[in-house]
Amino acid sequence: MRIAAVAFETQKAVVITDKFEQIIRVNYAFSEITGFSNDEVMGQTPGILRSRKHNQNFYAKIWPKILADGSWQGEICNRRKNGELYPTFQVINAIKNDQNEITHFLFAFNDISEQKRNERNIYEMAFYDPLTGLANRRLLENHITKALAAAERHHHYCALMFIDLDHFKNLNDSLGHNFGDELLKRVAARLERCVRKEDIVARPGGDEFIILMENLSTDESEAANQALAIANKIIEQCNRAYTLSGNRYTITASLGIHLFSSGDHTSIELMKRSDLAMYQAKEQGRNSVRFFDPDMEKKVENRSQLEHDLRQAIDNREFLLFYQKKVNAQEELQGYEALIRWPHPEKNMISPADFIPVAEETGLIIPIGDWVLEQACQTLQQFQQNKDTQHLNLSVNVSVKQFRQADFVPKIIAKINHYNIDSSKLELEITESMLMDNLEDTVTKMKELKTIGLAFSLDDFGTGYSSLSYLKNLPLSTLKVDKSFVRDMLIDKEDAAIVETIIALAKTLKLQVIAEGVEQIEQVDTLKKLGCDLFQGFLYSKPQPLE
Ligand SMILES: Nc1nc2c(ncn2[C@@H]2O[C@@H]3COP(=O)(O)O[C@H]4[C@@H](O)[C@H](n5cnc6c(=O)[nH]c(N)nc65)O[C@@H]4COP(=O)(O)O[C@H]3[C@H]2O)c(=O)[nH]1
Repeated sequence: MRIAAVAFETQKAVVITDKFEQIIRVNYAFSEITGFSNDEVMGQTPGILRSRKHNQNFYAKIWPKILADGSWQGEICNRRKNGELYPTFQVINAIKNDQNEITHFLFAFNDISEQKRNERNIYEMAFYDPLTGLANRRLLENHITKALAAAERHHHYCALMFIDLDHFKNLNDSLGHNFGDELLKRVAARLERCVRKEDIVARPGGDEFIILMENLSTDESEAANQALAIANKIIEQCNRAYTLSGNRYTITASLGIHLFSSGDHTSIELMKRSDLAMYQAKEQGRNSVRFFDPDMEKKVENRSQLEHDLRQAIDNREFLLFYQKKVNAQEELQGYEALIRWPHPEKNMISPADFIPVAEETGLIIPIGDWVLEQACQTLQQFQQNKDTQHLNLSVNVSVKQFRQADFVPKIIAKINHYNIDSSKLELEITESMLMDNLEDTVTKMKELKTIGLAFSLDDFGTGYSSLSYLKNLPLSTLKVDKSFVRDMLIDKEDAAIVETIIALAKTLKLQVIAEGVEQIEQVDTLKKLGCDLFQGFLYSKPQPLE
C-alpha cells in the first residue's frame, strides 16, 4: 500500500474513477496540471477536463478500444479550470476484478505543452527563415516537389520567381547589418502582400527571395501573363521608399521567372532556372523581369565547360603567345604586341575575346597573365641579345584582376630582374575599365612601375566611359585608337571625327598614338595626315608565332 501510495504521487496526473467514470481519487499532480482541487472533482467524470477540441467521433473510438483491449493511449487536448487549453499524452486503463468485470478506470496524463512548443520550434528552425519568418529553402523545395506533382495531374502552370535585391550588399555594408536585416523584413512583408495566401514566399538566404505560385492557367501564354502581372507588382512594391530610422531609402529588385507545368525536373533544377532568369534580368540593367529560356542554360553549360577546359589548359600549358607588328610612319618595325592564343585540343583556336572574360571572372587570369608576362620577358631577353632586334619593344595586355594583385609590382620587377631585360622596352596595355575600378590603386602601381622604366598604353580608348580628367594624371606614354574606329573611319564621318579627336588629344597631352586594326593603305594615309605615330594591323601582319 505504501509503495502504491508513493507511485500514485508521480509527476503525472492520475485519476481513478469507478466503473461509471465517476472520480473517486486524483493525485497532487492532477490539481497542479488541471487547476481543479480534489474536492472540486470528486463525483464528477473526467469529462470536466474536455476541451471541445475533439468531436464525438474522437471519443467514440477510444471507448471500444478500452473495453476490448483494456487500455488506450494517445494525445488529447484538455482544458484547465481557468479555461486554458493544453495538450496531454494520456493512458487510460480499465481495471478488472477476478471475474473479469470492469470495476475502475485509471487515467494518467501529463501536460505536453512544452514538448509541443519545442517540436514547433524545431520545425520552424528546420523549415522557416528566422529573420523574416518566411519559408526557407528546404520547405520551399518540399512545396515545389508537391506543386510539380499537382501540375502534372491537373496540367496547370506554376511559376517560380527568383527575386534579388539590387546592390543590397552595398547598403548592408555601408549602413550596417541591423539596417540590412530590417530592410529584408520589410521586403518580405511587401512580397507577402503581393501574392495570394496559398502562394509560398521563401527566403533561401541573403537578399534572395523565391515565390512559388501554383494553379496558374493551363495555357502557357496566359500563365506567363498572370506571372508577369504579379512580377510587375512586386517590382513596383519593392521600389517604393522604405523609411528606416527616420530616413528614406530606395532599393530595386531584379526578378527571374520560370514557368513550369510537367516535366522531369527536380526542385533544385527549377530554382536554378529561375535564378538564371534573374541573373539575365540583372545583366539587362537590373530593376527588371526576365523569363527563363533554354538558351540561357546552354550558355551557362558552355561557359562552365570553357572554365573547365581553361583550367586544364593551364595545367597542360596549352597556350601560345603570338606577336603582331607595330610600325612607325616610315614603316619601320618598332616592336610587337603580344597576344595570347589557345589552340584548344578539340575545338581548334579559341579567341581570347571569348576566354579572357571567363578567365577574368574566375580568377584564372592570374596564372594565365603570369604566364604571358613570363613569356614576354623571355622574348624581350631574346630580342635584347641580338643587335638587330634589341631596339624592339613589346606590349602586353594586363587585365584588371591581374593589376589588382597586391604583389603585382614586385612580381613584374622579379621577372625583369630574372631575365635581366631593359624594362623600358616592356609596355603594359591597360584598359579604361581599370581606371574606373580603383583609380588610386592603378595610379600608384603605374607610377611605381614607371620609375623602373616601364611604359603604359591605354587600350580601347574611347570605347568605354572615357573621362578626360584622368588622362592628364596618368603616367601614360601611348594612347591606342581602337580598331572599331579605325575600321570605319573612311566611310563613317563620326568615326573619322573620333579618330581625329583622339589623335589631337594625344598630341596635346604629349602622348604617342597608335592605331590598331589597320587593314588598308588608305587608312594609313589618313592616319598619317592626322599625325598618328604608330600602326598595327593585318596590313602589316597578323599576330604570328615568334619564329
Ligand atoms: N579585324 C582586325 N583585327 C585585328 C587587326 N589587327 C589586330 N587585330 C586584333 O585586334 C586585337 C587587338 O588586341 P586588343 O584590342 O588588346 O584585344 C585583345 C585583348 O583585349 C585580349 N587579349 C589578347 N591577349 C591577351 C593577353 O595576353 N592578356 C589579356 N589580359 N588579354 C589579352 O583579347 C583581345 C582580342 O585579342 P585578339 O583576338 O588577339 O585580337 C587582337 C588582334 O588580333 C586587324 O587589322 N583587323
